[in-house]
Amino acid sequence: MDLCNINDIKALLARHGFRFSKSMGQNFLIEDWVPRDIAEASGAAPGVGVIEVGPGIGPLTRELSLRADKVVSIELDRSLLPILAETLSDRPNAEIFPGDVLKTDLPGLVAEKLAGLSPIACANLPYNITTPAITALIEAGCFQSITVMIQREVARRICAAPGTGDYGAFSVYCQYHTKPEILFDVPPSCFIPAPKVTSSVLRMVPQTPPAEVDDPKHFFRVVRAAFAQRRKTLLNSLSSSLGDGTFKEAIANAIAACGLPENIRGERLSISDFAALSKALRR
Ligand SMILES: C[S@@+](CC[C@H](N)C(=O)[O-])C[C@H]1O[C@@H](n2cnc3c(N)ncnc32)[C@H](O)[C@@H]1O
Repeated sequence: MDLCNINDIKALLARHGFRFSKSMGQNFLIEDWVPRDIAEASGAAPGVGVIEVGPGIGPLTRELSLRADKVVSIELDRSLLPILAETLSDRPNAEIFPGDVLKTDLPGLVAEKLAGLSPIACANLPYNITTPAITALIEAGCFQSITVMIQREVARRICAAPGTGDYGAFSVYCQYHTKPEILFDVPPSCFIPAPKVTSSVLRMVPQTPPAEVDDPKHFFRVVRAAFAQRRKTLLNSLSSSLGDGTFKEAIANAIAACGLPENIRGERLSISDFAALSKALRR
């Protein structure tokens, strides 16, 4: 069967009595160029092992398994398991791992299943867990690249530059740990059921952080507090949201010590500015 042919998919799903779950973000691909181009962009190749999140009925799994040595696909919905057993029966290098990506020990899974291979992550992510899933893939700290299809707005936020409306705490988090890049867009018509929004394929390549940070926990606390009240100045947002007892005067001094204007807003700060500010605030 053709895993991206709408009639074949409908017949397959009906035969298994499958019902789409909104809460599991199930929008399946129905255009064969999409899984092909995502697999191609992901870097799946001989010597590479892939962790996929949410195989659905397996179109991306198949394309990845045609390129990489091994694919391990984490799927939460157990009603998809018999379907995947059928659609991937001719792909012995594709293994389904039933479970929740947010509760999976990803470094452990990579060590156990992809030993000796270069690990990458790839997924058409369920919309409802975009941020925690990307965070989990980054925190795993074991992937050479992370290629995900997500809502276009979120992809733009992840890649946003300082001073733009899209720039926020999650942009800083992703750009601190990785080099993110939007590769191409995918319209709603490529999915069943069709989502309301356009998707983008985003590749993130983990990197050494672009600025030196002694205490990453404190750094990200400062970043979150700076964006907590976007309409306020950095000084006011930090003084009402930092919540660690730092006095307003000490915050004003730290901002001045970094050479930043006193009325600057958090959204104008680069990662290096945040690194300098969090250092100054700890003094
Ligand atoms: C957007 S669909 C993508 C399906 C398929 N890869 C495709 O492109 O057609 C998301 C998939 O993730 C699965 N899923 C949802 N939440 C999950 C979770 N927490 N852990 C693992 N898989 C999950 C859904 O059941 C579904 O199969």
